[in-house]
Parts: sequence; structure tokens; C-alpha cells
Amino acid sequence: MDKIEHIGIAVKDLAVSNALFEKLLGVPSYKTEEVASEGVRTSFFKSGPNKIELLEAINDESPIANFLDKKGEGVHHIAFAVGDLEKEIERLKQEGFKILPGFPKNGADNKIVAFLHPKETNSVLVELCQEASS
Ligand SMILES: CC[C@H](C(=O)O)C(=O)SCCNC(=O)CCNC(=O)[C@H](O)C(C)(C)COP(=O)(O)OP(=O)(O)OC[C@H]1O[C@@H](n2cnc3c(N)ncnc32)[C@H](O)[C@@H]1OP(=O)(O)O
Ligand SMILES: [Co+2]
Repeated sequence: MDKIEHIGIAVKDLAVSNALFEKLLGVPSYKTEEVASEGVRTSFFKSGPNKIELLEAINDESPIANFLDKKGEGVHHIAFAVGDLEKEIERLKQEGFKILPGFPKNGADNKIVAFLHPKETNSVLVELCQEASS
């Protein structure tokens, strides 16, 4: 794991939270992007070298819809940047971690992503992100 790539925050209304985080961070979102496979609309902010990803659900099947129903708005996941996702997945499997089914897949912000189950990582949902080849 090279660094924290972004912190994912589940929000009910992306437009409302975009305005809030623009005031909070003092910068506008640099990208809004839907990821249909995850049923999410995302909005990204840069804060110095760090990134914040806001996520709203675009359908009831979305993991974000379920999270909001059960836990409400808040920090949803921590994403780590990895240079070689397949290699990192192999290393993690050797360490006894399982990758959630259906991953790796294309994520937002030009990444290929995979997730571990939060029950294996102290109830923190961990995402792995590799730059998709341009
Ligand atoms: C890919 C686009 C974008 C990007 O960055 O590129 C994204 O980040 S998309 C983000 C949305 N997509 C995902 O989160 C995909 C991975 N998540 C899942 O597959 C599910 O959300 C899963 C498996 C983590 C949970 O789904 P499940 O149906 O099992 O939900 P439950 O409510 O039954 O939860 C089971 C258990 O896990 C705890 N839980 C669930 N979500 C989280 C979370 N985000 N952080 C911490 N813990 C979580 C939940 O509380 C349950 O624990 P229990 O003790 O049994 O109550
Ligand atoms: Co993410």
C-alpha cells in the first residue's frame, strides 16, 4: 500500500454536501462521476495532497443506499493507492484476507479498484486503487 488515495464519505444529497465541502475545504469539487456498477454518483475534492470522495446512491441496490439506511451519513471507506493491484491482492490473500466478490473492477477517477470485507479489517471498509492505464 503506497499511500491513502482517498477517504470515501457517504452522503444523502451530493449537491448539498458538495456545497458544504467546498466551504469547508475552500476549493470546488474537481470531478463528479457516476459509477453505474456501484450505483453511486461521486464527487472528488483535493485537499493538499489528499482526496475526499463524496458518494451518493443512485439506486436502492447501491451499497451506499444500504450504508445510509443502516448507519446514516459519514465516513464510508479508506482507499489505498497500490502500484500493482493483482500483486497486492496476491500478497493480501497470502496474509489471509479475502477480496470481495466481483472485484477488481473499474472505479471512479480513472482507477481499477477492489475491496476487502470490513469485518476482516476492524470494521473499516478498505478499498485498493490502481491507476487505470491511460
Ligand atoms: C468504485 C467506485 C468508488 C471508487 O472509489 O472508485 C467507490 O468507492 S464505490 C463505494 C461503494 N461500493 C462499495 O462499498 C463496494 C464494497 N462494499 C460492499 O460490497 C458492501 O457494502 C459490504 C460487503 C461491505 C457490506 O454489504 P452487506 O450487504 O454485507 O451490508 P451489511 O449492512 O449487511 O454489512 C455487513 C457488516 O459489515 C458492516 N459494514 C457494512 N458496510 C460497512 C462500511 N462501509 N464500513 C464499516 N462496516 C461496514 C455492517 O455494519 C455489518 O456489520 P455488523 O457488525 O454485522 O452490523
Ligand atoms: Co472510493
